[in-house]
Amino acid sequence: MAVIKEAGAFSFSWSDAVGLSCWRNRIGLRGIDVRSSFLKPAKAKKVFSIASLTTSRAAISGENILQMEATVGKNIVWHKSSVEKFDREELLKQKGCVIWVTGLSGSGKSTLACALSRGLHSRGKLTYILDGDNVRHGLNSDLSFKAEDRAENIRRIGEVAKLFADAGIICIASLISPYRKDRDACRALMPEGDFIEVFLDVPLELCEARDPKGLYKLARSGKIKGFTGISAPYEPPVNCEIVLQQKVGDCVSPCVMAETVISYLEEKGYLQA
Ligand SMILES: Nc1ncnc2c1ncn2[C@@H]1O[C@H](COP(=O)(O)OS(=O)(=O)O)[C@@H](OP(=O)(O)O)[C@H]1O
Ligand SMILES: Nc1ncnc2c1ncn2[C@@H]1O[C@H](COP(=O)(O)OP(=O)(O)O)[C@@H](O)[C@H]1O
Repeated sequence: MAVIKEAGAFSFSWSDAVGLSCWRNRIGLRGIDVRSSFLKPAKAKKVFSIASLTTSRAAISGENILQMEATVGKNIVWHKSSVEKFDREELLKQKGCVIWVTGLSGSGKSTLACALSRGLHSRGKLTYILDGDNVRHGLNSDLSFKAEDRAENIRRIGEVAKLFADAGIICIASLISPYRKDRDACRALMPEGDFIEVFLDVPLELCEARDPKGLYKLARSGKIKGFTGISAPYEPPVNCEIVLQQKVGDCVSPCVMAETVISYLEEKGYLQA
C-alpha cells in the first residue's frame, strides 16, 4: 500500500512496489497533491499539505508525482542516491534553483545572464547558463522555430535546468520562450519557489533598433519567417517574480539589473545552504 507516513519532524518513508524505496528525511511536501491511487486504484487520493515544512528543501512536485505515474507501467523505477540535493547544497553553500530569463530577441537576455553569472561567481556561487542560442548548437540543433519546436526546445531546457538545480547549481536559462504555457510547464517541474522567472520588458522598438545580429532586418524584409515580435507571437508573463524594464533612452545597465536579481536570491535565502 502506498503510504507516506510521518516518522519524526522531517522524515517520511514511502514504501511501495514502485520501488521508490526511501524518501528519507529532508523531503518537503509543500501543498502537494500526492496521489496514491495509481498504486491501489481503490484507495482514495491522499492530499498532504504540509506547508510548515518549508525549511526542508528537496521537494516532490506534483509534476514529479505525475511523471512517476507515467513511468510505473513501463518498468522504469526511480533510483535514489545516498547523496541528495540537500547534501550538495551544503557543500556549495547555496541552494539550487532556476532563473528563467525571458524576453524578445535583443532584449538583453544573454547580457543579463552573463552579468548575473559573473556577479554570483564573484560571490563564490556556482552558476551555469543555458542560453537558447547556445543550446540550439547542440542538444537542440534538430529544432526549428515553429511553435511545436519552440515548445520542445523549452521543454528540454526546462528539464536540463531542473537537473542543474538538483545538482545544487544556480542555473540561468536565457531563451525567448515566447509562450506562457511552455514557461509555466517548466515552472511546474520545479519545487515551489525554485523557478524564478525574470521578464526583460523591453519594447520591440528598442530591440529592433539594437538588432545586433541583423535578424530584425531580415524578418522585416521577409527573409526570416515566424520571427518573434514581428511575425510570431510573444506572450509576456503575467505573474513573474522579477520584471526588469527598459525604455528607449532609459536603459538600466546589465550590472544593475543583475544586482536586482542577486538581491532577490539573497532575500529568498538561495545564496546560503
Ligand atoms: N524565427 C526566429 N524567432 C526568434 N529568434 C530567432 C528566429 N530565428 C533565429 N532566431 C535566433 O534564435 C535565438 C532564439 O532562440 P531561443 O531558443 O531562445 O528561442 S525560443 O525560446 O525557442 O523561442 C534568437 O536569439 P536571441 O536574439 O539571443 O534571443 C535569435 O538569434
Ligand atoms: N542593459 C542594457 N543596456 C543597453 N544595451 C544592452 C543592455 N543589455 C543588452 N544590451 C545590448 O543589446 C543587444 C542585445 O543583447 P543580448 O544580450 O544579445 O539580447 P538577447 O540575448 O535577448 O538577444 C546587445 O548589443 C547588447 O549589448
